[in-house]
Amino acid sequence: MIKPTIKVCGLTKLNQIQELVDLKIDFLGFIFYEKSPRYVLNHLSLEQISETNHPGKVGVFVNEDLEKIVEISGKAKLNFIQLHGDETEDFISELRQRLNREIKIIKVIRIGNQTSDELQKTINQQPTTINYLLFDTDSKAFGGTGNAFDWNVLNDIEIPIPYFLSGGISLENFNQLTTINHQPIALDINSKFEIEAGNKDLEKVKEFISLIEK
Ligand SMILES: O=C(O)c1ccccc1NCC(=O)[C@H](O)[C@H](O)COP(=O)(O)O
Repeated sequence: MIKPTIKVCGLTKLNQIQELVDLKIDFLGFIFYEKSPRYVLNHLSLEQISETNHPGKVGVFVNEDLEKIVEISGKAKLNFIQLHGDETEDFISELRQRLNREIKIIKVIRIGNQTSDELQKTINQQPTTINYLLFDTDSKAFGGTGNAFDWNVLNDIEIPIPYFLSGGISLENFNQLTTINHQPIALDINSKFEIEAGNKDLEKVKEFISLIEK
């Protein structure tokens, strides 16, 4: 398995963010979705996020107003926008035009009980302006459920661009990732590495890093 990068998502604490920066975690995920128990603006200001000096700051949005995404991305100095809802092709194209050119777009595809043909169709319909896909488990909460989907479905489809894998990744199921033919460029970890929502268990994160580096 080629060594993937790591995204730790759902950060809310400055001291933990600093420790993750020191650990050279590749992506730091901040959730800008009010209904999430990890809604970052309940804990940190946009200024505090902007002062975090890291090239992989990802803002996670769910069916958010376009102007608000543009405003937050500027004020928080985000490097990536993760669209985790049902954003349309037109919305994404307009967002691309409005965002700073340096900011990359990650489009999430939530995997539920679609057939592989349906999934392929969804992937093929994505605008060419997106930079990455991210596969997560479908749920009413949109994300952060700790549930993994059947990763074998990824072997039945063609994934045209680099992708992040998420949804219930844990220390326990990490070894099953080897069954995926087209490997993700990044593993997105979240609720399986928490003491409570938004409060990360950094010892577990360190263990995960050492597993990946083996
Ligand atoms: O984490 C959340 O609370 C969340 C809520 C709504 C939309 C997205 C959310 N998280 C985004 C992520 O990228 C998570 O890392 C991803 O859903 C996987 O989470 P988990 O299944 O807990 O590992």
